Formats: sequence, structure tokens, C-alpha cells
Amino acid sequence: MSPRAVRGAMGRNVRTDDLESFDRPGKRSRPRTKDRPDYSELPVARVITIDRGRYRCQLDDVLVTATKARQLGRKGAIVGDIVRLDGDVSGEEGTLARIVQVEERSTVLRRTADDTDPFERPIVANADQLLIVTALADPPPRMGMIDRIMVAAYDAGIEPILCLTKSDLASPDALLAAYQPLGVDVVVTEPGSDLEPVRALLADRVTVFVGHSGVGKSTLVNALIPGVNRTTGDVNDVTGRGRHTSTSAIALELPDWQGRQGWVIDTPGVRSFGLSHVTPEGVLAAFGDLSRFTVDCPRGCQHGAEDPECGLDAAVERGDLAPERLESYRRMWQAGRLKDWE
Ligand SMILES: Nc1nc2c(ncn2[C@@H]2O[C@H](COP(=O)(O)OP(=O)(O)OP(=O)(O)O)[C@@H](O)[C@H]2O)c(=O)[nH]1
Ligand SMILES: [Zn+2]
Repeated sequence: MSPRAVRGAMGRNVRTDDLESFDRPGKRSRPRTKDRPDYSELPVARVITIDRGRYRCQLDDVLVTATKARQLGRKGAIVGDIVRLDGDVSGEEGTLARIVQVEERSTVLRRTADDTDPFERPIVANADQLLIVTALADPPPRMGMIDRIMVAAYDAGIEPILCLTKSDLASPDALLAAYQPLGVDVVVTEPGSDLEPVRALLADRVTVFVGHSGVGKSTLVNALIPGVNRTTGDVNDVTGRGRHTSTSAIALELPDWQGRQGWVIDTPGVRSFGLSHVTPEGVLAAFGDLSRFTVDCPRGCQHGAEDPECGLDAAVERGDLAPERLESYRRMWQAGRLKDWE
């Protein structure tokens, strides 16, 4: 079977600059006060990984190690953050710069709380896409899991993409049928497949890769970024560490593709993201074409299957809305209500 990229039927197309209207908690930064120092002349870098309290930042082509300046207080920088650096930014062995300011984040992806960590922690900033890597077999796909990750993405204002690997082992048809009505981009891969469709989707974007162990995520990253060595356990050029010790996400620059740049943020050990902030409006906002049908909904309508007189049902009855699209929305919304998952 030939590799292919399937453009979502509904052509959903959320970009971060369209998201200002999203009411996302924690998005707004504190207003500037007069006595806050002006850092606007300082160099701007991107945090690419965090290693034992040290921030590895990319400043143009130089890797700079930095600490957090005291004035940042409890607020930390996370992978993907755009930061202002003060001090020695030469990147030379043994030098240390200081992060004095974290620029406002366009998006924040939070990790699900686990037993040892009762809070949702922000882990990746400024991503505009989330690539959900799922094998078609070995291990078998779990739709409930994909749905929940999609909801987390929608809620964070990040566009989900589905990457179905191992199409040499099983057909992608059932999953394509389930996800095309959502309007998500789907790419299908197998050994030796042409990755141009994937490269095209990643160009000019910052894309977080997420996937369970064994789905072929490292294989994909290695194919997209030659020499990056994500699986072998070799000491990594960027982090200077072996893979087994890396728990932080890491931002990796993609090779130039048709003159366009892009970033992959790989997330070892991170397979799920928090859903506790999800609201029906947050999910609905990702389904832009649906919101206009909800204006006449009864007050407090959650637009679920059990809600009486929901405008979405009326729209389907009138023939203004495809039933599959409503079903997809409700599947997502249902997935978002299950708070304990993984
Ligand atoms: N048949 C088949 N096998 C694949 C494909 N992609 C990857 N694999 C194999 O699946 C296994 C797991 O691949 P990895 O890339 O290590 O998977 P991962 O998601 O990074 O998993 P971890 O390394 O455990 O995090 C390896 O043996 C790969 O060679 C594919 O498209 N088809
Ligand atoms: Zn409704």
C-alpha cells in the first residue's frame, strides 16, 4: 500500500493566532508594571530541554546552558519557551547564562497528574501541533486513548494530527473512518514509506510528538531528523546524555524542507496530558462549524446526547450538519469527561 496523507474532510484549520478568543486559564501573563526591568534588548532563545535544573537554550545556532534568574521566582521555564538570556551567552564550555524573562506562551501542554505528582505540570510551551503516533498493530490502537489526547490538544488550542504507523501490519481504514469526520490530518506510515507528507505537515510548525512505547515514535523521529539517534541509547549530541536518563521533553530542529523550518518536541515518557481544565466550550471551539448551531440551545446546555433540545440535534434534523460530525464532537466531549485515564 502506498503511503498517503489524508487531509481531513472538514478542513479544520486552527492556528495559534486564531486562538486569542479561547478562554484558557493561565494563558494571560501579568500586566507589565512600570518598575519591571526592560529586557527587550537581550537575546531571545528557545528552551530545548531541561537537565537537572539546567536549561539548554538554542540561541541562533549556539547552544547555551542557563539557569533561572532569581527574579523569575517560582515561575519556571519549560521546553519550548521563548526566553531572554542575560550574562554569558557564548555557549562555551563551562559558561552559564541566566534566563531573566519568559515570553508569553501561545499554548501550554500540561502533563497528567500521576500518583507521585498531584498537580498538573506544564511541560511544553508554544507548540502548535500535537502528533499522536499510534501503531495500527503491535501494539494495537486504542481509540479511547487517541480521543482523550485529541481533547487535551483541542483544549490547549493545539491542532492534533494522527500518525498511524505499521500499515504493513494492519489496514488503517477503520481509524481513517473514525477520524476523518473530525477534520484531523492523518498520515499513514510503514517501513520505507515516503515521509514527504509528514514533512509537509511539520514544516513551519512546532509539533509535539506523543505515543506509547513501541509504536515507532523513535523510528519516525530518526527518519525525519537524520543523525538524531533517538533509540540507540548513544550519548545525544544535543543533551550530552544517554537516552535512558532523559525524562524531559526535547525540542529538535527539523532539517530545512523546501526552505521551511520546523521543530519537533519529543516527549519521552509522556503519553498523556491533563484533562481537568476541559470545558464543553473548549472542545466546541475546536469544532468551529458547530458553534453557530448552539446559539439557540437552552441555558446550560452541554450539547451532549442526553441534553434535551440541543441545537446540534436540530441542525442534524434540518440537514445542516452531518450526523457523523455531531457524533465525533460528542465522542470527543465524552472522552474529555473521563478525568482518570492512561
Ligand atoms: N512492522 C513495522 N514495524 C515498525 C514500524 N515502525 C517501527 N517499527 C518497529 O517497532 C519497534 C518499536 O519502534 P520504536 O521506534 O523503538 O518505538 P517507540 O515508539 O520509539 O518506542 P520506545 O522506543 O519504547 O519509546 C521497533 O522494532 C521498530 O523497528 C512500522 O511501520 N512497521
Ligand atoms: Zn446544545
